[in-house]
Amino acid sequence: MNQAAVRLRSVTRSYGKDASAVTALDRVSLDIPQGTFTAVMGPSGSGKSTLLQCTAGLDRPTGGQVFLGDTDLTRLSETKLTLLRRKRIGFVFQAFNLLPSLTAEQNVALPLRLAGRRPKRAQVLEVLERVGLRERAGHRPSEMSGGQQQRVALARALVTRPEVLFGDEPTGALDSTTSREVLSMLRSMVDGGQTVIMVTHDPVAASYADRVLFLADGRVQDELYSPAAEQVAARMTKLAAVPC
Ligand SMILES: Nc1ncnc2c1ncn2[C@@H]1O[C@H](COP(=O)(O)OP(=O)(O)OP(=O)(O)O)[C@@H](O)[C@H]1O
Repeated sequence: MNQAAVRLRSVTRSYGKDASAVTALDRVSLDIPQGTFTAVMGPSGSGKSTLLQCTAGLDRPTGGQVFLGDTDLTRLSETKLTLLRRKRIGFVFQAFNLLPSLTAEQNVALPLRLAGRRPKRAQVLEVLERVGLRERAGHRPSEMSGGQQQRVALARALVTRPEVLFGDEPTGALDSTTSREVLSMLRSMVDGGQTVIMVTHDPVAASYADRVLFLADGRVQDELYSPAAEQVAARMTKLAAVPC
């Protein structure tokens, strides 16, 4: 078994107090090995985004521990957590969040600038090459298709060589052909050693993963390895049928 890229130990996240308290995550423990692709699925409100945010250091659990490699994120100050996110974690979201006035190359270079590094042009172009957009380096987001914009966002997330790449519905705004392009790209990055954790509602997207975690009521209720889209859809139907 590969070393764990991420470990969660009894992670709980609750909001509010007393009668109005909501437990978004309820004592979740799991290991995500390095170089694997994990999809997180579950009905609306099951805790998927909360799991992603707590694992990526964007939110703090109210209980338990989250490890990135050997670093316990729950013990870090806000400043150290921000630095860790910049250096060791990458994100892609449903909305591509590219800056419209910047070219693809400038958008990809941004995380390096934010980390106080002077971006090397060759390094930025090499990442754009990896997502098949080397020749689009000088184009602005408005001059590119949705799929191309998401590939620029992917390049931007990868330019710092993050240990883990997190995706929150990264194909949610794309049509099925373009989704497949982006998912194949993620798959080949994982095959090259990258660790990816992605929230999705789409069984076809989940079928690109090595493992699917099914959340319900803030807990991991089920999982599937090497999933086929039909199996994923069947498990989701079963989960949705369980009364709260
Ligand atoms: N800031 C907050 N304050 C109060 N409750 C919250 C907050 N954020 C999330 N919750 C609650 O926590 C639970 C889990 O929410 P979360 O957004 O993680 O679910 P999700 O599975 O990602 O849902 P969706 O698929 O609809 O995006 C829900 O009951 C939600 O209402």
